[in-house]
Amino acid sequence: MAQDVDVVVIGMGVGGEHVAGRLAEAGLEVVAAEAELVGGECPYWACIPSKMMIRAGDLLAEARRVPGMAGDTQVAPDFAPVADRIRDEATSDWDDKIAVDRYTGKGGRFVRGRARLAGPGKVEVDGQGFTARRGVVLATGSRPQAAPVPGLDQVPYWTNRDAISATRPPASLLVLGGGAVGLELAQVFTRFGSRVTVVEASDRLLSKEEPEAGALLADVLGRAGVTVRTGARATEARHGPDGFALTLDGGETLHAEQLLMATGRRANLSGLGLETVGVDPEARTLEVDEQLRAGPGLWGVGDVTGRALFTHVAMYQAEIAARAILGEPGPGADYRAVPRVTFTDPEVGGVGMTEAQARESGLRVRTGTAQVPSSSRGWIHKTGNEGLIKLVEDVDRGVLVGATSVGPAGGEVLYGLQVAVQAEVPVDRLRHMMYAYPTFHRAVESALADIRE
Ligand SMILES: Cc1cc2nc3c(=O)[nH]c(=O)nc-3n(C[C@H](O)[C@H](O)[C@H](O)COP(=O)(O)OP(=O)(O)OC[C@H]3O[C@@H](n4cnc5c(N)ncnc54)[C@H](O)[C@@H]3O)c2cc1C
Ligand SMILES: NC(=O)c1ccc[n+]([C@@H]2O[C@H](COP(=O)([O-])OP(=O)(O)OC[C@H]3O[C@@H](n4cnc5c(N)ncnc54)[C@H](O)[C@@H]3O)[C@@H](O)[C@H]2O)c1
Repeated sequence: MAQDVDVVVIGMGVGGEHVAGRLAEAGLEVVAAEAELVGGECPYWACIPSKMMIRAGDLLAEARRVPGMAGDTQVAPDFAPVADRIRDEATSDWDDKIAVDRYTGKGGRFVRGRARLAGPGKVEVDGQGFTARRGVVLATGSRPQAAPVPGLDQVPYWTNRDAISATRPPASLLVLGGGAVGLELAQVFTRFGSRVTVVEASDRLLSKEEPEAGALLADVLGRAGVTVRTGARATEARHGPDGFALTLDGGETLHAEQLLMATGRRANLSGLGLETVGVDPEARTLEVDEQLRAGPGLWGVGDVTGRALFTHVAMYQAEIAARAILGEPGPGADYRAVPRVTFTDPEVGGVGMTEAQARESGLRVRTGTAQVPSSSRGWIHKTGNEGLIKLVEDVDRGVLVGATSVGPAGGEVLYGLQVAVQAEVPVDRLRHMMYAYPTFHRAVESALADIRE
């Protein structure tokens, strides 16, 4: 017999965990179901361990920059401390006891298992039935989307999960996809000694960001020894005793010990019983309104909504959904200033629209750019100073609608630009304020001065 509760949360990644915890703390009777690990992708196979790898790779790169600047160094990379740190500190050997306890400590009830909708307000988890009085929250996240390359489904390629749990760098690595996953990991493994080739189908890296950012990164990675193949389509994938072989449309075949699939992600919606609640079971993403409602008594948060696949977006949406379920007033979701940071070196930060997106949306646009190496701080920094600021202005309103910040602290510099876009600070006012000398963010002042048609 089904048990009556207030809310059932399906999927306990960062999005689900936030809604479930918040509602349980508010005194609701919450059941949360998770098929794998509470915390989801971010703490076990994504944000946190990848940034631990990046921290280690950045240390190696900085040490290699010492000659000519501060003495001499000999760098002997060792991946073992990185793998150990991910196993012991980040993931507790991929055990979620701490996360489960954190949630149940807030008063929620936890069920391990794969959940399925069985009608409005009804959820089944491995034979247990629940009826939710207030609603059901879908927070089932996303999974890697394999590229449609013949032969790929027959070969044991790596996804982000394999790359993150690797205990040694492969001698050579083919990375399919030059987006955030592909480039962050390509740079890390290069710094630990792997010979890396990135194969990207579009004509540039980081195709969601400004072209200048992708071009700069292609240059930096190329100088570090990464082979970057943009505008390249793989036509066949094979695997044998010598490793992987990937044939490109020009007929060339690339070989490597490992192949990392980094061609995007797909929302986890199949097998969820969406048809029982009137939602198209074939949908690629879950459509939600600004209060994250997907239907009567049904909410969706995080990657499953397909809005922007970031932890901060999942948590932002989760807070709004929790408020809506509790009947608390508050603004709906606003995606005008979604910040994005790719944690390569240099970091690539972006917020709002790119120039192309702004023009496509019909705005009259002006842009301004500044090169970080030409700024005082960039010049002082010298080695490793690659970067740029690019601003996109809506001329009619005199406000920024998008900005890019590439540089040694590109993700941190982005914050001021995000405030400017979100709060619609007039460009004229941004021009007449002070920028601390000699910071990296002072290049924003030069980019503002450069704004023109
Ligand atoms: C390599 C990598 C690095 C990244 N780095 C960053 C970063 O630095 N910063 C950033 O903001 N974002 C980053 N991201 C993106 C970030 O990881 C995701 O946006 C975030 O994890 C989404 O959270 P979520 O709760 O929506 O989904 P998920 O984390 O995917 O969690 C969904 C959960 O639902 C469970 N589930 C699915 N179906 C069911 C079911 N039927 N029943 C029960 N449970 C179910 C899954 O097991 C999973 O645990 C990165 C992603 C990758 C792949
Ligand atoms: N630092 C971060 O915040 C961070 C880091 C990693 C991932 N993420 C999130 O995870 C999501 C998934 O990352 P991702 O890098 O897998 O996806 P992505 O969509 O960012 O990039 C995928 C890339 O693969 C390319 N591609 C697609 N099909 C291809 C093919 N057949 N051959 C070659 N290239 C192909 C695309 O053109 C694109 O450039 C991102 O959208 C991002 O939101 C965030």
